[in-house]
Amino acid sequence: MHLEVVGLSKSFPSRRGPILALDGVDLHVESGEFVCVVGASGSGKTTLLRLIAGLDQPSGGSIRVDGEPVIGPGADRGVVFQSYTLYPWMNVAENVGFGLKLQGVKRQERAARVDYFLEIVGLERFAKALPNQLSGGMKQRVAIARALAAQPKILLLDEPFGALDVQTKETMQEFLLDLWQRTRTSILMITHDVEEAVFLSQRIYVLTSHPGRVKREILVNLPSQRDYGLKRTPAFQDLKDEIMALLRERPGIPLGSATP
Ligand SMILES: Nc1ncnc2c1ncn2[C@@H]1O[C@H](COP(=O)(O)OP(=O)(O)OP(=O)(O)O)[C@@H](O)[C@H]1O
Repeated sequence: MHLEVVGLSKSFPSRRGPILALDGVDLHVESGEFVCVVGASGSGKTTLLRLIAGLDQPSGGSIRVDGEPVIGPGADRGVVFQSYTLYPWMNVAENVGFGLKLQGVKRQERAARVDYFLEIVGLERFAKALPNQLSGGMKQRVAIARALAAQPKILLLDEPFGALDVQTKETMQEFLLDLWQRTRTSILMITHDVEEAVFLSQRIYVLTSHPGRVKREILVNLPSQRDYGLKRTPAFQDLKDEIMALLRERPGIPLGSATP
């Protein structure tokens, strides 16, 4: 799998003229990589993910998965958003299998894949439960199982834990890391949470705001064995501080200089 985004731009019309949300963004994700994009509010993170998911059309530039141009949504990209997008009237197993049904996957194969991916996310005992019987973290695990069940080449995550309380969020981060280590699915995750990005990913793109541009690409050179002890190490804190400083900087105003 190779995701390549080149010179990606997106502007939205508005009464006061076009709003440039993304301006010439270049990024790539290699097979089995976990990559995060961090940026402040308004840096175009959601716009970027929607373009890669094929839910919106770029104003310029290109997006390719294994050399094939992205022209709309496709089974090669699995998407999970912040808000739970489960069908409330379907049980967990039906939610996970729904996309497969649309893809024409036969009943037996569908049932096998649903069981497999529910086990991967640790929810096999909840196959018959309805979404409103689940906690927020469990709903997101169902959404991840549903995305994985279609066997995408890459998983696209847009602030998947943004709506969860701090404790659940930490549990879910460990869950996602464990899932990635077991499955080695390629992941591109959007987040405004710098600590989350440093904890989870191997590479980070830091975006500027208004318009969103790649300000820096950072290699996360931390031990591959990640647990909560890591967050207290100086190396982790230094990297987090470096990225926070980049996010605070405004164009043309170096950090520390007097601001008007
Ligand atoms: N459909 C739209 N119509 C008009 N403007 C839009 C639209 N979607 C996004 N924008 C504008 O594009 C810019 C980037 O928005 P986007 O939601 O992608 O940023 P974000 O980094 O995801 O922000 P947040 O972290 O607050 O969700 C903003 O200025 C926003 O107002």
